[in-house]
Amino acid sequence: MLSEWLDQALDGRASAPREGRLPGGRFRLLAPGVLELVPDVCAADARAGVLSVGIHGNETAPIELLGAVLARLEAGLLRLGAPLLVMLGNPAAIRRGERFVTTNLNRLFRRDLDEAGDEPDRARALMAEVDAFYGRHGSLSPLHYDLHTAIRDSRFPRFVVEPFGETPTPPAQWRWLAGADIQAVLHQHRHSWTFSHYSKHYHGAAAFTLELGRALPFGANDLAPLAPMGRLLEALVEGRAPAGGDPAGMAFFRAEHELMRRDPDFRLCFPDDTPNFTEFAPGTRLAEDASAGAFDVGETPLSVVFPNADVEIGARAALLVVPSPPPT
Ligand SMILES: O=C(O)CCC(=O)N[C@@H](CCC(=O)O)C(=O)O
Ligand SMILES: [Zn+2]
Repeated sequence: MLSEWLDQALDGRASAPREGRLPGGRFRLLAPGVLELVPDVCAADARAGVLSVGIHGNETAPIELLGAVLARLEAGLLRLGAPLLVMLGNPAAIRRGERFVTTNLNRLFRRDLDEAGDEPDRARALMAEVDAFYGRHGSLSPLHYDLHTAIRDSRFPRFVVEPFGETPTPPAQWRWLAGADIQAVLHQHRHSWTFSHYSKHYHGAAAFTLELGRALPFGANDLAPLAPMGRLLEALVEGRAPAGGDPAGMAFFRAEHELMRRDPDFRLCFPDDTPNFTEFAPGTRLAEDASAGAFDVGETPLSVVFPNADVEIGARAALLVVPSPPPT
């Protein structure tokens, strides 16, 4: 039943039951690709957790990982102990195996969004579901893991982006993420209007964008390196504290600058296959843009994350980051 939910959301069928029982609770299908799991009783460490996957349609490993966790719950190998909102971000893009259909959904999560179109409509629907979910479970700490994979290789294949926001991240999160074999953390330096930023900015949630390896088609993913992350998701389902790790084992960075594409002729001055977190020395030319001019590294070396010269005009073409002290 639950496992049917993913297939149903992807092929547009409406045949799967809209609600039903699960070990320890029940599920409710709230909207296409939006499922709430409601426990009979909350366990001691329950959070009100939002788990989103497929915000970018070509990022399939998190969909497979979450599908496996739901299958274990349905099979009785796990017992529901916390409310969870499970969201399949952009079903139309997932069906096409593309990052997005018309525009990048992960830049649209703001309450004053007034654009028209399929992705803006989807962003509004997802925001409304998140608002209602946190409202229903206001006595529990809000949490949001938005699971992605990256276009390029990375010096740290598994890393998280901590969105900018007023609410400090609870220290336990660093232990949880280290225990899930996350290798690096990147603190955003300004509002980014991503889905994880939405939950942090408007709801004070502990929220992250998690990058879990490289973006590959369904069936081509090696889920073995994601087993510790799978165990963290299972702990969230059961409402228990997961096995923690030592945050000192993770590398910490903060964003220093965003390279924006201002012109159709924008180009990055390094090879397309440059891995995330590659460091460039002072004086290196990183980008040329007919409108904004060239960007050269200043006195401090900068590492590049998410380089993509092919983004829409006005969008971020790379994050430039520097090492930062671990949180205290
Ligand atoms: O590999 C890439 O270039 C993109 C991977 C990706 O989709 N990353 C997210 C990060 C969101 C954030 O900054 O929190 C995105 O670009 O939306
Ligand atoms: Zn993504």
